[in-house]
Amino acid sequence: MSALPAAPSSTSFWPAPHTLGPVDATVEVPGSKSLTNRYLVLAALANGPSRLRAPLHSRDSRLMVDALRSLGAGVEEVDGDGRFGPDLLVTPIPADASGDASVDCGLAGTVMRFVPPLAALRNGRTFFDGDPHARRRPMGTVIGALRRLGVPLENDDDALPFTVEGSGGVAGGTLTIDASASSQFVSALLLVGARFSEGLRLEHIGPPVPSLDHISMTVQVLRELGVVIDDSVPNVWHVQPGTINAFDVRIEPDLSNAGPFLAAAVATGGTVRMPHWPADTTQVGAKWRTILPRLGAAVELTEDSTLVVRGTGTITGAELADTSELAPTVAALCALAQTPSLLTGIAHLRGHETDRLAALVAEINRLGGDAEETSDGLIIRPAALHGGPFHTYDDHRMATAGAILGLVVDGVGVENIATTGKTMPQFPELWEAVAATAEPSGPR
Ligand SMILES: O=C(O)C1=C[C@@H](OP(=O)(O)O)[C@@H](O)[C@H](O)C1
Ligand SMILES: C=C(OP(=O)(O)O)C(=O)O
Repeated sequence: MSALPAAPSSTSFWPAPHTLGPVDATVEVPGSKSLTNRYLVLAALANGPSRLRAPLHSRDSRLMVDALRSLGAGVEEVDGDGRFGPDLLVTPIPADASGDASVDCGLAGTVMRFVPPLAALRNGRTFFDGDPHARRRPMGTVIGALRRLGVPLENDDDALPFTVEGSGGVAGGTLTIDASASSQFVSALLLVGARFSEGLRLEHIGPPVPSLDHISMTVQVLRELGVVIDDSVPNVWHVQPGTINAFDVRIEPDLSNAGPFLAAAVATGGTVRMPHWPADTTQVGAKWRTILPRLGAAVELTEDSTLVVRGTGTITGAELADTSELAPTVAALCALAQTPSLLTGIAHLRGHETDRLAALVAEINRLGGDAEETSDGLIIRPAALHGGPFHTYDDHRMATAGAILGLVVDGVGVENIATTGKTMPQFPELWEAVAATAEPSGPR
């Protein structure tokens, strides 16, 4: 899992807006992908209809909605007060759901990892496939786990495509897995564990599990819905069998997708305000409050829950561990920094939408940068950047990283900006609006 795809799927390049001065903007971003797709799964398993307010509407959430519909859940759009689309009313998968089904996972890790265990609870065969690169993302742990739980599965090579042969229920019990390639392997099993007749005692054995914040999110959401889960022993999760309560929940804004906008303040020495910032959240994007000051910015959470980021005009490099899905945004800022940076604990990014470590090195260096892969991350040294094409490999976070560089480097063309539709279809228009607030003259 290291080579970049030979030929990018699109050759259209978006001229990244370039600013000559500091931005000064207030930005709202759509709902969290990770929360939306967790609540969708849990609504499909709950004991009655549920409502998601201000959910994400993007390719990944649409793929999840379509997957749950094909398994028998009802998902209806209803008017709500969210700025970015309707609310969702979900009726759970009926207990007697049966028949053959087919699920398109696209490139969504949450769909390809979270939905197969749900399919195992139904009576029928469910076929899973996805985008070409989805077939290269790690899947073996979920496939192996289902097999060891007694669920027959047609598959040759521990990857998409595969067929889950559900027989109407899973006993559960004790299971050991290696989740070092993705935290989603743990989340996938925890999300359904309460619906196994014996519950689930899940243990991870192997190199450290990455993206631990996402597992904390899973545990917190399950507890909110009445599931009893013990995570007091590191690497062990014990889910009691029981009911998942129906709910009515408001989805927090996506703090990972907030990142590029906050980075715009840092990159241009400007100010970005983000309202409705949750003070208490399990989203990994909570870490922006500590990461951005390490890179030289001033960050403040106001009493009215607005996160205000002020760039100083100087970006300092930093050593940062476990930045998970924030890493491409962090790497873009490090490429603009005046001192070197070391990013660690992100080896598993090689199995993300693309091999992100290879992609970041290739594209930063293509613009004249000085980035290098390590065994578990990146070293990025100061270098004068120039314009040019920025390939994105169908990876939304590569696209937003290219946009950040283009703000301060003239002539950056970001390939296939529409790939941001995976989690934020509004990205190009929101980004252009932020860039337009920059003062057109004056030194940065
Ligand atoms: O559970 C989730 O919602 C996610 C978990 C993380 O996956 P990995 O553990 O594979 O990094 C993260 O990177 C991904 O964007 C979303
Ligand atoms: C890794 C990511 O996505 P996925 O949910 O497809 O794993 C991501 O959004 O950065």
